[in-house]
Amino acid sequence: MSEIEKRQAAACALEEVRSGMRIGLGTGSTARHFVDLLGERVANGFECLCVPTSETTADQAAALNIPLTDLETIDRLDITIDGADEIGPGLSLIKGGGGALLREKIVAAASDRMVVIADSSKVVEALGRFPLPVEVNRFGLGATRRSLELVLVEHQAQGALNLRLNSAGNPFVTDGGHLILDALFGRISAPEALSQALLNIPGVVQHGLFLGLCKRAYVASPDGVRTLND
Ligand SMILES: O=C[C@H](O)[C@H](O)[C@H](O)COP(=O)(O)O
Repeated sequence: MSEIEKRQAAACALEEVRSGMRIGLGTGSTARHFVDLLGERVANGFECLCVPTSETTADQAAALNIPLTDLETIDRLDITIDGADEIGPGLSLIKGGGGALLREKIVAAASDRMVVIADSSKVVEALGRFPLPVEVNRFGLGATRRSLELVLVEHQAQGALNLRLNSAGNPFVTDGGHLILDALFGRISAPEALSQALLNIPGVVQHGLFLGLCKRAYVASPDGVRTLND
């Protein structure tokens, strides 16, 4: 997972943005490169208005003088550029390794087009090797966890359900003030059904399966950048 490859993918995505566009800014180490490159353009007079998908990205973009707004002030975006933890068939995705999945999904869904940037290690034949992040309300954690465990059994999960911890060993808290349970499936054979089953649990705020949202992915490898289209 070289930083050079991530930057190359980010540079390809930068070619998609035009002056005057409203742009969703993703979160993570790959999206960070895109924000850096956009910042260079803004410093040279490029005009855009951006919505960040996390406090971390907001801080980075603000430091680069990228004009920011939110989805209360505007309700649609032209494009969102974001990273992914896995890219599966039909550009289905797992996201949320950095805990930003809720805002990322809201921003992607409010965008005319979502473009993913990644290195080739993220491309998989079937989603599920990366633990699926499930953002849950703190209230009722035990009950929500129990319901989630039943869904894991129904969907033949090969691994466990783990409360995400931060580096200090305390529960990781998202920008929205929620917790994350990471569910290791191994192989997700029915993503749509799994998505619905997860969303049917009252304590689930959102999950990291992004289905039908991504239109294009720029995937970088030592051989160059491949374009995958939906
Ligand atoms: O919550 C984090 C996001 O979904 C990231 O876009 C995802 O985890 C990929 O991050 P990275 O580019 O650092 O691998």
